[in-house]
Amino acid sequence: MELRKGPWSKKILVPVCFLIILIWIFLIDNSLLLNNLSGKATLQKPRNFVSFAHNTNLDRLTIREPSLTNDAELKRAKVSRLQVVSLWTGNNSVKGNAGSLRKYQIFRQQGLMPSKQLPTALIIGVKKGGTRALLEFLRLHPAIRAAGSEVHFFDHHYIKGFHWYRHRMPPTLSTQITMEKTPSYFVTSEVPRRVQRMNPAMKLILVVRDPVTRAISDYTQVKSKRTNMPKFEDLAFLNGSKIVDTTWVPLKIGVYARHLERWLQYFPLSQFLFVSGERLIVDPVAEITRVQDFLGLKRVICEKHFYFNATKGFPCLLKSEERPTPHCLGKNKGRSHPYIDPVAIQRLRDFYRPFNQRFYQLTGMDFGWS
Ligand SMILES: Nc1ncnc2c1ncn2[C@@H]1O[C@H](COP(=O)(O)OS(=O)(=O)O)[C@@H](OP(=O)(O)O)[C@H]1O
Repeated sequence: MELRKGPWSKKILVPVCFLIILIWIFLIDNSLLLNNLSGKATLQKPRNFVSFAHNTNLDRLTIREPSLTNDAELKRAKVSRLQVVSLWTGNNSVKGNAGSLRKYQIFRQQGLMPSKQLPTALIIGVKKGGTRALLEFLRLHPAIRAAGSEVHFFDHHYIKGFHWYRHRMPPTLSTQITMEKTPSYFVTSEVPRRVQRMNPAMKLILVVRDPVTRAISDYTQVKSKRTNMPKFEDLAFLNGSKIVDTTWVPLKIGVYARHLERWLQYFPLSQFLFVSGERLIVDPVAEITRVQDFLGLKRVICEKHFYFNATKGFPCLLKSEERPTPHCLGKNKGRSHPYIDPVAIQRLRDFYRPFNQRFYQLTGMDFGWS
């Protein structure tokens, strides 16, 4: 039997031996590559560690390190550190690119290469105060870069961590300020502590508007999206009475003093700038000048950037980064408000008066809402 199988065994054995020889040759040829790979694995860690210590570009990250929210965030930060630092390593695989990588790193260090950064200034509110107008006007400044839409990091997405937040930001040079606006920050109780934890030096901008008009504006926005919306007066007062329903969110938001008191437990007054929403409409340059000064920027935005659009009834832009032609904010900004019973308005004014006075005291500014 075995003798009969002999020729078949030979037929199999020969190619198998041939294959083993081929693999053996391949391994010898590539032993250098395998050595390099194992070398990379052992060398990478200490190199990264040393590079991190000397890499000034990472200073921005280091500052934020104590504020890492949780273990997952810490892990992510470590990973991103390793990724950044690996550009410095001079191992064989990157030897060819080492020169350009080093140049890239130097450009980054000198702020000549844009990179995404966490914001250092926030427009925290108030909703319907004129926050979009303010941000769009500020964007005219070459030293300001802002996230386009509301990020809601500190209220809705905090769990996602700083890495997620930073990636929502536009790339900036070291000479530029990163900003974002999310009006709900002002009224969300956990936000001041979270912001302070991330950056105790954060600059905070608050655009405020007569709380009664603000509430009507808020109501108008909801009404525009909903059919069968009850009347404003029916929502603002309890069961047709004269008692203000302070649990109704559009009214709660307007008690600015209460919200500000909470923020002042975490930030000194000097880190706030209070912008008048009314003045932003009638004299945008005056308010924008205050903001530029507050942010320590050159006064670049001025009269030449604006025109008053009589049809819209608001200041509009002659040109912006996005559009080279005159344009106003979208249709959902500057809506006409529904008719509200003047008696109801007066009652709300009376309700807000003591809170407004307290707000004026806290801010040292009289906004003239009576
Ligand atoms: N230049 C210009 N153009 C249009 N609208 C302007 C402008 N400046 C301030 N405003 C006022 O901004 C109000 C909307 O505020 P916000 O942008 O903060 O609203 S939101 O919270 O982001 O929804 C919006 O409120 P309504 O008038 O109730 O629509 C405007 O009064």
